[in-house]
This record gives sequence, structure tokens and C-alpha cells, in this order.
Amino acid sequence: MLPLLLATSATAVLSYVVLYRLYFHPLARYPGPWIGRATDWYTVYHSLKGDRYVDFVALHARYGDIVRYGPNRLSFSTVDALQAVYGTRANTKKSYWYDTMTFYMQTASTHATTNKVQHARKRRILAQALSDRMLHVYEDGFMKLLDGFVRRYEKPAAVTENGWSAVFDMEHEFMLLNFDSMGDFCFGESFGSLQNPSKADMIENSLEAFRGLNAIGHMPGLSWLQLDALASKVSRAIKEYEAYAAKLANKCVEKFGQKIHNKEQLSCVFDILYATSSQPGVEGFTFQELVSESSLLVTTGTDTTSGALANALFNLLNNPETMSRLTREIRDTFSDISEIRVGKPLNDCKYLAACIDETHRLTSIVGGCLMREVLPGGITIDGHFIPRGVDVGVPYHVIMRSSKYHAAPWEYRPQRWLHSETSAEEIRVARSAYCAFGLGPTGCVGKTWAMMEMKLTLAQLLFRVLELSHIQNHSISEVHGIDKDPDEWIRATPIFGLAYDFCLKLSGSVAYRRRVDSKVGL
Ligand code: HEM
Repeated sequence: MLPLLLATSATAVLSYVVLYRLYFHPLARYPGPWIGRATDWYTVYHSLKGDRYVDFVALHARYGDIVRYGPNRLSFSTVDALQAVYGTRANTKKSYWYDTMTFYMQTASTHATTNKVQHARKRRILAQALSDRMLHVYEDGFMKLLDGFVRRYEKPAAVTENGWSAVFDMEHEFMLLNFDSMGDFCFGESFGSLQNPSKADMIENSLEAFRGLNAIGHMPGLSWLQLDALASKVSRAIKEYEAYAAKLANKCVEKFGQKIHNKEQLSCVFDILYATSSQPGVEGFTFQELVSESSLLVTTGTDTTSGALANALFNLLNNPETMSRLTREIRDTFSDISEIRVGKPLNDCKYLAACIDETHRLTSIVGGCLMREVLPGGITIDGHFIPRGVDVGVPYHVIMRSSKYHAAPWEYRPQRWLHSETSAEEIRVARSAYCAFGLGPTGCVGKTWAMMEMKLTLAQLLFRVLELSHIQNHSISEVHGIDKDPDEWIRATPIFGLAYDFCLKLSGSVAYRRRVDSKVGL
């Protein structure tokens, strides 16, 4: 009798919750899939499946500019929403989703800090270490790694008789390069994964494990139900990584004293953060915060930049004319590989910048919808008042491929960003919907460095390598799961799904023929 009573009560409560959410909730008038309006299991399912970036495209195509995809969640697809949700004056804060990071880390990094005051404090310090004028400090370390990276394909063993190299998984190759470069950038020493790829296992394990953490972020109840075993791998991977980062940080502190004593230049982000934090009157980072900040920079900076490079290569390989034009620009601008450095000639490569912008637009590395919680006082988006407490966001793959803002939005057309080929008005409209690096006070603080790494890597690669070709053929519809003629999107190889919301990586297995002439000194 008791079990029956309990089952009946549970069913009654559940029915009440579902009916309330569907018909009486303050967001009840907004359209969306009924299962999503009723429960966050909808989002958990898609997070675990890793297809939220595709799902948002389908949801907005079906329901319009506003979609209720969770009981308390709204997704928007307009420029007005971008500003209202993420802009400088947005009355929002990072949502609960970011707090899940602190389940497993001792101290929240800037990225994981949801308190606006604390976030602003950390961000001010971080911005000093990553400002434009610091680029030259980090440049030498990166150039050395990049040289080793490009040369690695020049070893005789990598080349077959007909001049083609062995096949490389370029997404993985870029990951090793960027992992090492972030080690150098953050702690002043490369992780050495280009020489020994197993050194990158730590980061690869943690990425796959983020799948569970991501799901919990969308439904905190999962952790109350002790289902965070889903993320136990995250916990292990992050602990292992934190211990490693703490070791590196201690080493940096030791070296810092010597550098000051010998009047040497401070050369890594940790040094700059440590120096800034030690200034009198500055509410700087504690040692624990320094470790957390630098180690988290490594993960935020590795996966994003390497993924974006992989996506750039994917788009170029699938658009041979664009590849030729870009290669011409690089080779007309530089007459020797040693000239490809940070500076004006590289910045003057307008087509290179356009190819990178177009890569971010069409194949944004940010997969899902970065959530913000509406603060007291609410916000108004496109004339709709959204009350406090609601989670709001704009999915990148929707807004950056919207025909409202971009002509032929599914085509890779770098010229859409060039004033010589596109009207100022079209560019203004497209820019207003461009958000690859986020916007406002929580936008990417590493953007300048990331863009520089991408420009240098692509320029060096296209300067040195004669020809690149995809080896394995998979259609883009396999990658994106969208209804698109595969012939338009030839030869893509999905390498990495979408374990974490923050990641869409394409590219694939690539072989190359190297350029053999005096200019590249081979
Ligand atoms: C192509 C490469 C990159 C892309 C597309 C990218 C994109 C983004 C985006 C969209 C955000 C906002 C995330 C959010 O709101 O949750 C972000 C934040 C951030 N990015 Fe990047 N990023 C890239 C590379 C980098 C690099 C190289 C670094 C480090 C040097 C970096 C450090 C950060 C940090 C620390 C934040 C958090 C900022 C804050 O909360 O104030 N990113 N990035």
C-alpha cells in the first residue's frame, strides 16, 4: 500500500511540475520543444551526445528568434540579444554553469568566476599580462616552437618517394603545438609534447572528461543525485593537472627572484601576473589564484587555438581557390621565412586576416550557447522583458550563420570581410553579428595572442609547404549533421566531436608536398 501511495504522490508532483512549466511558468509563452520546456534533461541529453551546436541551428530554424530550450532557459538569435546578454552594459552575470568548474578546482580562474566584482578584479590583472604591448615578450618562445613544428614535416622519414609526406592528423598536430606554446607562454617552458606526444595525454583526457562536467552545469541536480561520477574522470584529470601546474608555478617563483636579481626580462604570463600581484596597493592574485589562472590559461588557450587552426585548414582545403589566393598573398609579402614575425607586414596581410575571421564565423570553435543569468531588474531583448534569474544566451553557430546578417551564410567567403570587395554597410552588419571571441567584459582576454598564433602558423605553413591535400573523405553533413549537399563540403574528416560545449574541430588527415626552393632554405 505504501509503495503505491508513494508512487501516486510522486506522479502527482511530477505532473504538477511539468504542467506548471508548460502552461503557467513566466516563460510559458515562448516556443520550444515540449521536452525542453518541461525539463533540463533535454539539454543534458544533447550535452552528453555532443550535438548542441547542431541542435540550436535546428531549434531556431523551427521556432524563430527566441527558443525556450530549458524550463528556465531562453536562446536568442539576434544582434540586439548579443548586446543585451554579453555587451558592456549587460545586466547579466555568468550563469551557474561556470560554477561547476569549482567542484573540482581549488580556486576559480577568471573564466570560472561568476561574481562580477571578483571577476572584474581578476580580469584587470590578467589583461595586463595579455595586452597587445606584451606580444613581443612572448614572441621569441613561440617562433622557436613554430620553427620546430614546421620542420617536423621535413624529416626524410616523413616523405614518400613521390614527394608526398606521410599522413598527419593535423588537428592533433596543432594541439601539440599549441599545448607546448601555452606552456612556454604561461610558465616559460614548453611541455615538450611535440617531441613526446604522450606529454599531452593529460589535456586530452581532461577534454573528453569535460563532457560530464558540462552536463552537470546544465542540471545541478545531477550532482545532488551523486551522478557526478559522470565527471569523475574530470576530477582525476584536473587534480593531476593542478598538481603539475603548482610544480611549474613554484619553479617560476624561484626563477622570478633570479630574474629580478639579474635584471633579466620577465618572459611569461606567470612572471607578469606575479610581478603585478606583488605591487603595493594592488589587490593581486594569491599564490593559489596564480596557479589556477596560469594553468587554466593553458587549457583555454590550447584547445581553442588549435581547433581554430584545424578549422581554418579544413576550410582552405575545401576551397582550393581561396587556398591559392592566400598562399600567393603570403609569398608575395615575404621573401624569406625569417621575415614572418609579429609586425606590420603580417598585419598587412588582409586576406589572411579575412580567412581567419571567416573560419571563426563559419566554423566557430564555440559550439553551444554561453549562458548568462539575468540580474535583478531584468533585461529587454527585442522588446521582450526577461525577468531576473532566467538563463539567456545566443548560440554562436546560429547568429554567425544567420542570413539576416550574412549573404550566403553557409559559404566560406573570406572576401566578405574585405572593404575592397564588399560594401561598408554589409561589413558593418556582418561585424555586428560576429562574436567568435565573445563580447564585453567576459570576452576573450587572449584574443590578440590567439590571432597572432594563428596568423604566424598559417603564414609559415603556407610559405613552406608546396601543396596540402586531404586524405580521408568524409562529408560535412557527417560532421555537422545538417542537411547539406555533401558535394559542396568535400573531404572533411571529423577528428574530435563536441565533448565539451566549447569545441568544434574539423580538419582531418592531411598530407603535404613540401616546397623545395632556395627561399625556404631547404
Ligand atoms: C582562436 C582561439 C580562441 C577563441 C575562438 C576564444 C574564444 C573565447 C570566447 C568565446 C570566450 C568567452 C567564453 C565565455 O564567455 O565562457 C573566451 C574567454 C576566454 N579566453 Fe579565449 N579564445 C581563444 C583563445 C584564447 C587564448 C590563446 C587564451 C589565452 C592566452 C584565451 C583565454 C581566455 C580567457 C582567460 C577567457 C575568460 C575571460 C573572462 O572570463 O573574462 N583564449 N575565449
